[in-house]
Amino acid sequence: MEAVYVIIGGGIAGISCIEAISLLDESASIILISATPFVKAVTHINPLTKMLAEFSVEEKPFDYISSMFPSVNVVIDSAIKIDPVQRTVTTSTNKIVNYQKLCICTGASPKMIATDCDHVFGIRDIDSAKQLEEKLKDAKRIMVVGNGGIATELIYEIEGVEIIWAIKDKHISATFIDPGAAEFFQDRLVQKDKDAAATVVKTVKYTVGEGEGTKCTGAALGPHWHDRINLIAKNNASKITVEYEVEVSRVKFHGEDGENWPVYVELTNGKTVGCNFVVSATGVIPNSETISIVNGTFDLAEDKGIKVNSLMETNLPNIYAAGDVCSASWPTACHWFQMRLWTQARQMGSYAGRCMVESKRGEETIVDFCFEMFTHVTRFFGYKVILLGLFNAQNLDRNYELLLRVTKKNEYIKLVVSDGKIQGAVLIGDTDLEEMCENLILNQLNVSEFGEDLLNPDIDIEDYFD
Ligand SMILES: Cc1cc2nc3c(=O)[nH]c(=O)nc-3n(C[C@H](O)[C@H](O)[C@H](O)COP(=O)(O)OP(=O)(O)OC[C@H]3O[C@@H](n4cnc5c(N)ncnc54)[C@H](O)[C@@H]3O)c2cc1C
Ligand SMILES: NC(=O)C1=CN([C@@H]2O[C@H](COP(=O)(O)OP(=O)(O)OC[C@H]3O[C@@H](n4cnc5c(N)ncnc54)[C@H](OP(=O)(O)O)[C@@H]3O)[C@@H](O)[C@H]2O)C=CC1
Repeated sequence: MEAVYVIIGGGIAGISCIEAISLLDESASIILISATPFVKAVTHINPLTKMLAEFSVEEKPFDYISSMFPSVNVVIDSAIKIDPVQRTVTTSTNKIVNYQKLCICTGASPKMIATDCDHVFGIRDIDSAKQLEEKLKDAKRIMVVGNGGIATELIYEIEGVEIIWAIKDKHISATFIDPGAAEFFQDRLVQKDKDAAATVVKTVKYTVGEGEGTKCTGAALGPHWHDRINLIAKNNASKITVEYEVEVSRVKFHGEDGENWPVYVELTNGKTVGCNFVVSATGVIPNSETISIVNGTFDLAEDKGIKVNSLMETNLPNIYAAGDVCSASWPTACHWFQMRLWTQARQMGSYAGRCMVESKRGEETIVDFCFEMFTHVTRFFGYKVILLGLFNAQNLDRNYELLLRVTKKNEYIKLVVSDGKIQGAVLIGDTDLEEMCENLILNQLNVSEFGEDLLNPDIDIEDYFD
């Protein structure tokens, strides 16, 4: 088999790459090698600003992609070997696929605190989400380890069990938010108040295809993944205890509490907690070493991602990478940095597709505007959360000040200001400030003259910047 463009992986990065290639070169032959018969498609795009968009992710059967783009052939199989000299990919059933340009979009896998225990698991795809649903049915007490996206969502969504939340930091959800925002969310930790939250936030529905039951690791879940599984147990009163500034030192099967929990977790603060199971929500490891390479090796970053330059090229000729599997290794714009998010998987996939086509045509590629500034929109504790630029003052040392506006239970707004210019923003709730903040970060206008009026709700500051 052969094609001009071959893509490995049918997650958001892979499908966005195919869409971009198909739009730029309608007749180009494309082969998608997908380990699962379902692929991810981005739908219902709702632009919030020039750079920020909400969208849905739908799980579609693989033939959807060939029906949308007739020049795409899908091979349902796992790629196991790449030969960059022969320009071939070999699959697990020994199919050999020749390429001119190859893009690796194989995603990432959960990084686990323990790999040899059935009672400790991570969440990545719909199968692992179903496993959580199943185990929750009989659970009385569970532990969630980690302080990022998955932990923050689970703590809010799971009910009817006791949850011990073990985090390394002094405040909750530290991967995304600062201590002030954590304080704002603290009420929701005790009183979930989901009905009130529902009125505050507009939601975009995430749908999961019926019938997915393959043994292969599927694409990563995305926003609203928990809407399709039941996370409400009825075995215990809902209770959340946060163990701050701890790590797991040991997982074992016996405790001294006289009870008979399936698993016991020893924490670095000296406590041992017995529970039904542990969710290891401790980040991801890129799937960069799951395919063997003959006649070459990939340069990997410290986080194990395949290093890519500003054209999404790896160090091996004609091989690109995009999404969770890659690590951006170019001198990035000062307001952008990589986080393994579906927004970035989509942006990187689309851009890699453009880079591949332009390289094939011998055209020059201009780096995509989306890499000028970090943007992310999500939902935590029932609130819309928008993160822009250096939202946590990343790389600013202590050389910055914060402008804050907080209305309890309603909104939390934080602007990061350095040298009189806005460098980043956290917007929680329906603030309608995203456009103004985005413009100010991109334009780097000096806002010193406005001082705290920048966040004065009685002054329509946007008029000044139009
Ligand atoms: C529970 C959960 C919730 C999340 N929520 C959010 C959120 O709210 N917002 C957000 O921005 N991000 C979120 N993310 C992160 C986001 O889902 C990922 O960053 C994004 O989906 C990565 O896309 P990808 O295409 O790079 O990888 P993936 O979606 O992992 O796709 C990789 C694909 O490659 C296939 N594959 C792997 N190896 C091979 C092989 N050898 N041969 C063939 N195929 C192969 C896999 O089967 C898979 O289909 C969440 C992640 C999880 C796990
Ligand atoms: N709404 C959203 O935007 C969501 C996004 N996601 C994305 O999905 C992916 C997986 O989510 P998740 O697993 O939550 O990953 P995240 O990277 O979001 O968070 C991982 C967390 O685990 C901590 N951690 C790492 N190792 C350990 C350890 N050994 N013991 C205790 N804590 C540890 C990290 O701390 P430290 O950083 O200090 O190492 C960090 O707080 C991520 O790419 C995430 O961005 C997931 C769900 C929702």
